[in-house]
Amino acid sequence: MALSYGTLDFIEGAVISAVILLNIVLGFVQDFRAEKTMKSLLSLAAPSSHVLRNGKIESIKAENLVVGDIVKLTTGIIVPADLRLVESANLEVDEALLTGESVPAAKDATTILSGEDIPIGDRVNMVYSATTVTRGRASGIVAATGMQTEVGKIAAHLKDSGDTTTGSNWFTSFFKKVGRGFKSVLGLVGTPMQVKLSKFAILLFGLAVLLAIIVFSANEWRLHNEVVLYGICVAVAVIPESLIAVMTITIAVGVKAMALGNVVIRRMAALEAIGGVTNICSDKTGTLTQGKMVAHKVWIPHVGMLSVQGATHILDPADGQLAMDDEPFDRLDLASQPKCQAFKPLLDAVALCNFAQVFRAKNTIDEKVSTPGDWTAIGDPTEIALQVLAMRFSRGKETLLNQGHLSAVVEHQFDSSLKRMSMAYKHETKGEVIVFAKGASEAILPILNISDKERNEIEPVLEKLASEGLRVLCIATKSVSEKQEHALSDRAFMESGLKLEGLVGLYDPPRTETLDAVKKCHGAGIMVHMLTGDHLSTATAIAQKVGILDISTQTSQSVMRAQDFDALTDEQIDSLPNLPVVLARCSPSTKVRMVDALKRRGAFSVMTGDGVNDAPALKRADVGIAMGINGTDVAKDAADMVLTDDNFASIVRAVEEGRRLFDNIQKFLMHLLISNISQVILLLIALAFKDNTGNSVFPLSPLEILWVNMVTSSFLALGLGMEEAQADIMVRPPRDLRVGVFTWELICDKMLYGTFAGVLCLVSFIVVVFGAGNGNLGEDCNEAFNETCNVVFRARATVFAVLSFLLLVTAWEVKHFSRSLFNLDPVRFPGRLSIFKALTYNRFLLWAVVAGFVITFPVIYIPVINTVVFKHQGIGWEWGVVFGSLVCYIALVEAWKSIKRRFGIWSGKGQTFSIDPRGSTTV
Ligand SMILES: Nc1ncnc2c1ncn2[C@@H]1O[C@H](COP(=O)(O)OP(=O)(O)OP(=O)(O)O)[C@@H](O)[C@H]1O
Ligand SMILES: [K+]
Repeated sequence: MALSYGTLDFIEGAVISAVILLNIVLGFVQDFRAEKTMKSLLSLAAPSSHVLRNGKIESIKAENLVVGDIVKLTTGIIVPADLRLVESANLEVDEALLTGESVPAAKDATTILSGEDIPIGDRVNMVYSATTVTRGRASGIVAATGMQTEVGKIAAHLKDSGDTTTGSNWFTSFFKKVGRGFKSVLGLVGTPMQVKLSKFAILLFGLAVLLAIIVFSANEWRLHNEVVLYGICVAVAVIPESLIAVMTITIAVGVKAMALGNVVIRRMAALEAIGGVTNICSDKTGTLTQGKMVAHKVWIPHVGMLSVQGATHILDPADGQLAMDDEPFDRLDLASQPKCQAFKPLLDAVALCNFAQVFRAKNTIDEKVSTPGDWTAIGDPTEIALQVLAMRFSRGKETLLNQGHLSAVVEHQFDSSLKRMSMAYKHETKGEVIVFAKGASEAILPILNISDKERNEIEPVLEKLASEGLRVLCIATKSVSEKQEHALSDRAFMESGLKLEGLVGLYDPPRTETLDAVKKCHGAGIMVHMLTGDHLSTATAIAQKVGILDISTQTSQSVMRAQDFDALTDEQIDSLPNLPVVLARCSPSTKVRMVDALKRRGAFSVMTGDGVNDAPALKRADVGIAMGINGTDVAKDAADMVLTDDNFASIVRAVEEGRRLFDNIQKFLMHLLISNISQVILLLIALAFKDNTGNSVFPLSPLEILWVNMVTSSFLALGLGMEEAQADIMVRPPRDLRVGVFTWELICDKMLYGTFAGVLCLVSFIVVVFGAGNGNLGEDCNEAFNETCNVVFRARATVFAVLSFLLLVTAWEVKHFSRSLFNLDPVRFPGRLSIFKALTYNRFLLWAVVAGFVITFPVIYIPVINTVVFKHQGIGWEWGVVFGSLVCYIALVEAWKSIKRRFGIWSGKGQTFSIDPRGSTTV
C-alpha cells in the first residue's frame, strides 16, 4: 500500500496487502478447481460408441477409437469417426454440417465408387464424423479419427484462418478479445443467475465508490492517509469480494452432487432452472417403469390365451410357468399338441422381425473350460421380451436362421411415429418371401386383410390386455412370391394385406422408486405428466399404479390420446381447465405441443426424451433431459441434462438438489448483504463522531473491517453454500423462476437484519464511549495509539467483537428464513437438543463459526498486533455489552421470523411445524 509510510504504517500496509492477496489467490484457486471439476463432469456426457473388438461389442469413447475399428451405427447416433461402411440397411445420414444439404443422404455399403475427385456428398459408402444417423443401421471400419477426419480438417482450417487475420481485422478481433476478457473478469458470462449476481456486484462497486466519496466529504476532503484508507475500507465493506468465488464453488459442488445422483448437467443454466420447475413430462418406458419387459400373454385367434407366470429372471427362457387358458402347459409339447401348431407363425414372426440378441455370456475361467454365464441381452426391451418368448419354444432368431433356408431380404425399421416395423425373409427352398410385421394395434389393424366381424372379435381382447397395463403388440404376416421381392422395398406395399397371427401382451413393471418419487413431486407442487407411446388403457393402468393418476380426482380430460390432443387448436388447448396428465400414443411432435402449451400457461417444464425426434421438444423445454442408457446421441446433444440411470426418481432428486442449490445461494447472499448493510450503517453514522481536532473517529479500524469482510465472512459464506437441504425442501411450492434470487423476502430480511446488526454495533460503541468513557474521543486515534485513545481503542474492540459474533450467529440464523434457530429441522433432528444436531450437521459451517469465534480473542488480546495493527485493545466489562447485543440480535431476528410464521409471510407460509413425540411432523 503506497499510502502507508513509516514502520508502523508499513506493518499495517503489509497486512492489508497480504489479506487482500490471500483472498484473491484463494478465490482464483477455488474458481480454477471448480472449473476443472465441471469440465471433467461434462466429459461424462460425451457419447460413446459400440465397437467390435476381440469378437465382443465394447462401449468406447470416440477419442479412443483407432483406425481399423469396426463401429456399429444405429438410428440417432452421432458418427464418432470417418467410416467406410461394410454393411448397411436403409441407412440415412444427416450431413448438413459438411455438405450444407438439409435432406438426409442415403448411404449404401455395397456401392463401389470409381474416380478420384468425388465430392463428400456423393461418397455414399462412407459416413463422416459428427454427422448423425437419422435412419437405419450399419457398421463401418474407421478410416480416420480426430483432426484427420473431414470435420477435423474444417476445424483446423478455421483455426488457421483465425490466426492470420490482418490489418483492421486484427484490430477488431483484438478489441473483441479484450472485450470478452473484460466481460469474463466482471463475471458477465455464465448462467442467467451468475450474470445477475455479477451485475449486482458491479452495482455494489458503484455504491462503494459513492460511499468513499461520502467519507471523504465528511472529512472535508482533507485527504491524509487514514481518511483515504478508511474510504477504501468502507468500499471493501460494500464490495462482495467472495460472492463470485463462492457462487462458482457452490455450483461446482452442486454439479458434482447431481452427478453422484445420476444426473449429468450439460448446460449450466439448467442447474438453476431445475429447482424451479412446475411440471415434469416424463416418458413411461424405462423411466417410470423398469424397461424390463416380459411377454405375459399371447393370444391366438380361435386358439386361446397363453400366459406366462412367475418369470423372475426375465431373460431366461426357461424361467416361469406357462398356462394355456389357465391349464398348465408344457413348452416341450408344442410339437406334439396339434392345437399348438397355431403358435408357430406368431413365434417365427416375433423371433425374426426382431433385432434383439438374447444370449448366455460365457464365463471363461481359463482358455479350455468355460461355463455358461448369465443371460444377457442387447437391444430394445420390447424386442428382447419377444425374442425370449420365441426362445421359450426353442424358436429364437438364431435357431431359425441356423436351419439355413431363411435369409433376410428387406427391412423397414421401427419408427415411433408409425409405431410398427416389418421384415421380409426369403425361403430358399419354397421360393417364397415371407413378410413379418409387428406393431401397435392402431398401426397394424388398418393394414390387415380381415373382415369387420373379425375386427370386432379382436377389439375386446385388445382392450382387456391393455387395461391390465400390458403393452399389446399385434403380430401379422403374409407371403408373396419371389417375383414380388423387389416390390417390397415400397413400405406401403410390404405393410398391407397382412394376416393377423396374434396379440402379445408385454408387461413392464413400474420401478419401485417411482411411486414415492411421484408423491414427492405432488407434495412439492410439481405436476407429473406421462407422455407415452403406449395405448391409452395401458398408459392409464400404469399411471394409476405409479400415482400419477388418482382415480378419485381423475376427469375425462386427465387422460387423452395424442391424436385428440393434436386435433385441438392452441386456443382450445389453452381453454382446457387442466392439461392432460396422461398422453397416450404420443409422437415426438405431441411433446413439442405439450411443452409449448405449458409455456403459454406460465409453467416451467422438464421434458424427457430418448429418440432422434425428441430433440426439438428437449430443446424447447425449460429443462430437457435425455436418457443416458437408452437415449440416442442426438437426444443427449439436445438435452440440458442426461440421466445416467434413466430413472424418474433421479429427476426428482435433481429437482431437490436444484432447490437446495438455489436456497444456498440465497443464504450466502443474505449473509453477505446483512454484513454489508450493517457495516455501511455503522460506518456512515459513525462519521458524526468527531474528536477534538475535528476528525471523524472510526468505530472500526481499516484492518478490522478487512478482517471481518475477508476472513470471517468469506468462510461463513462458503459454508452456507454447502448447506444440507432444508427439511421442507420438497413440501413447498416451486419458487418463481421469473423472480430469481432477489426475492422480496431476501431484500426485506437483509434490510431488517442488517439494520439490527448495524444499530447494535453503533449502540455498543456509544455505550462504551459515552456511557463509561464520558465521550472522550481522544486525539488522532485513527493514526496510532496514545494515552488519549484508551476509550476509543476499547470501544473499537467491543464493536469488532459485536460485529464478528453477530455475523457468526447470522450464518446460523439464515439456515432457514422463517424457522426458528431453535427448531430448525424437527424431521431430521427431533428432540429438545435439536439445535445442537442441526448446527453441527454442516461441518464446514460449524468449523467456520467456531474458528471465527476463537480467532476473535487473539486478535483482541495479542499485544502489539492489537494496538498497532488492529488499533484496538483488550477489553473487560465490555464483554457484557457484546453478550447483550448478541442476545438482543437473536431476539429481534427470532421475533421477525415468528411474525413471518404466524402471518404466513413468504417462506413462513405453512411453517407451523411442531415437534411431534412420534417423530412425525405436521407441515
Ligand atoms: N420394436 C418394436 N416393434 C414394433 N412395435 C413396437 C416396437 N417398440 C414399440 N412398438 C410399439 O410402438 C408403440 C410406441 O413405442 P415407442 O417406442 O414410441 O414408445 P416408447 O418410447 O417405448 O414408450 P414411452 O413413450 O412410454 O417411453 C408401443 O406401444 C408398441 O406398441
Ligand atoms: K464485503
